[in-house]
Amino acid sequence: MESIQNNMLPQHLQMNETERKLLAEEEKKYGTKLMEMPKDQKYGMCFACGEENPVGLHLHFFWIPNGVMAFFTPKPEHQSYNGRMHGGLITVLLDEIMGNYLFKKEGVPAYTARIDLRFRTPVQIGTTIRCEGHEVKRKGRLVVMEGVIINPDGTVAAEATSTLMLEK
Ligand SMILES: CCCCCCCC(=O)SCCNC(=O)CCNC(=O)[C@H](O)C(C)(C)COP(=O)(O)OP(=O)(O)OC[C@H]1O[C@@H](n2cnc3c(N)ncnc32)[C@H](O)[C@@H]1OP(=O)(O)O
Repeated sequence: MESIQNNMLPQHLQMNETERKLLAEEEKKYGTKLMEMPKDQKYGMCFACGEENPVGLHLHFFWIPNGVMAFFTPKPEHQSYNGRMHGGLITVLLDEIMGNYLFKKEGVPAYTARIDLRFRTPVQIGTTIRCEGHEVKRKGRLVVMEGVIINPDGTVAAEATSTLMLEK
């Protein structure tokens, strides 16, 4: 279940150099090494995080204080209008960062029941964006989460609030 080190992974599953550099900067900011969330082989075909999905996004998630963080660098095949990342895929990033966080934190799948999202500024293909998520509140098995995507210049690309239902 535990992820293996980035440089031990096949090339297509590795974080790129920019993502590793940005992760190191975040670790410096937090003053600690950020632990990667383990991958669950049972969900290896997950479009966002699965290592077995040939067309997946192959995201890596890191625990941050009270939340989760990931980096993503959209490729040409992830665009909508010229040079701009597809909004549906931005939604995938936000849905996943909130859902996967809860799944790993609680140890049971968390199903997105609702997601409200605002696209604020475009994400350019080839730039590395930072995605973060944290829990806002919960009532029983219903959990409200917030997620945000930040462009390299610090502007908010998109933000979302979602309601997820934890499996019984
Ligand atoms: C490693 C992989 C990580 C993946 C992370 C990504 C997460 C995902 O994308 S999951 C996939 C997408 N989401 C789905 O497929 C979910 C589809 N929907 C469902 O399965 C169901 O509707 C589910 C599980 C959310 C809720 O079903 P169920 O348990 O029957 O609850 P339900 O009877 O509808 O609701 C119970 C109560 O919960 C509350 N509730 C349910 N949905 C909501 C909501 N969206 N907002 C607020 N309250 C809600 C209400 O109080 C409701 O009571 P009432 O019906 O009286 O209003």
